[in-house]
Amino acid sequence: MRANRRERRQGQAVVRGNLVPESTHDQRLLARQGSSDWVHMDPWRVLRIQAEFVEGFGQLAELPRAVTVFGSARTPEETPDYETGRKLGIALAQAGFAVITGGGPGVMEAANRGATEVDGGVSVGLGIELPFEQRMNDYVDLGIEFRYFFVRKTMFVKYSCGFIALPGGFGTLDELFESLTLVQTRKVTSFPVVLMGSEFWGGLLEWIKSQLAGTGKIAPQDLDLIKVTDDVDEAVKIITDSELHRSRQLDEEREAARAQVGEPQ
Ligand SMILES: CC(C)=CCNc1ncnc2c1ncn2[C@@H]1O[C@H](COP(=O)(O)O)[C@@H](O)[C@H]1O
Repeated sequence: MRANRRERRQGQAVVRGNLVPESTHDQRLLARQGSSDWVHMDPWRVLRIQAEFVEGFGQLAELPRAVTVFGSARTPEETPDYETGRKLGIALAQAGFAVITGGGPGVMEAANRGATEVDGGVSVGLGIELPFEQRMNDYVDLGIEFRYFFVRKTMFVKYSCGFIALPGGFGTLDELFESLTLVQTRKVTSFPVVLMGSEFWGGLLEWIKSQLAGTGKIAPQDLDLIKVTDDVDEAVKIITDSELHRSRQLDEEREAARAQVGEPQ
């Protein structure tokens, strides 16, 4: 044991010698003036991240069952993809699903717009802080802005029972492959991933088949995780069928558990 070393307990940590700071956390907290650099430090960021989770969970807890629609932020109005997005928003809302998007322009706006065109439709935008000026599209009824992509992604997954991706760029591909990985690794179950636009997605699907499945980077059955369609109603049906399957599965599991334990007296 080295004698005469200064020691300070800091919550769960102990620091000694040169690592003991000149002031305590409380002193720094209560100091009226001083540098604001700490606002940009990791421990503080953790609290901000936590706050984003709390806010997101709180705002979305009472959302009806929902579907997340991904797609390009750059799709102009009056294009076939925008129209598909809008019709998809309408069909999902008519089927009783809230529509969640990234809250931005393009396909996101189209799907939010469709949802607002249905009586009782619920249109949600989970926006992201970007380095350039960007506002939530006008068709979002419940909007939450996130600083962190990963917190926002958690919300997409936690509060929806399926993803539908329209043609898009890096952002859409990122969200698509993240959701496929979650399904493949069974982090989420009975979670359909639907691609709309067979022409747009065709090349990628061919490559996935020949290169990923063909060289054993994914299992052949992983190909079944992706459903492709050009038809809005079919996209919605894939989601509703999976929901039915999920509730039947839950009923069966509950029934089996009840049979094991016996009915309550
Ligand atoms: C015009 C422009 C670039 C606006 C960006 N504004 C955005 N606002 C909200 N979410 C976004 C935005 N850009 C990308 N994303 C996310 O990434 C996806 C679209 O990215 P991309 O355009 O396919 O790559 C969306 O589903 C969305 O979740």
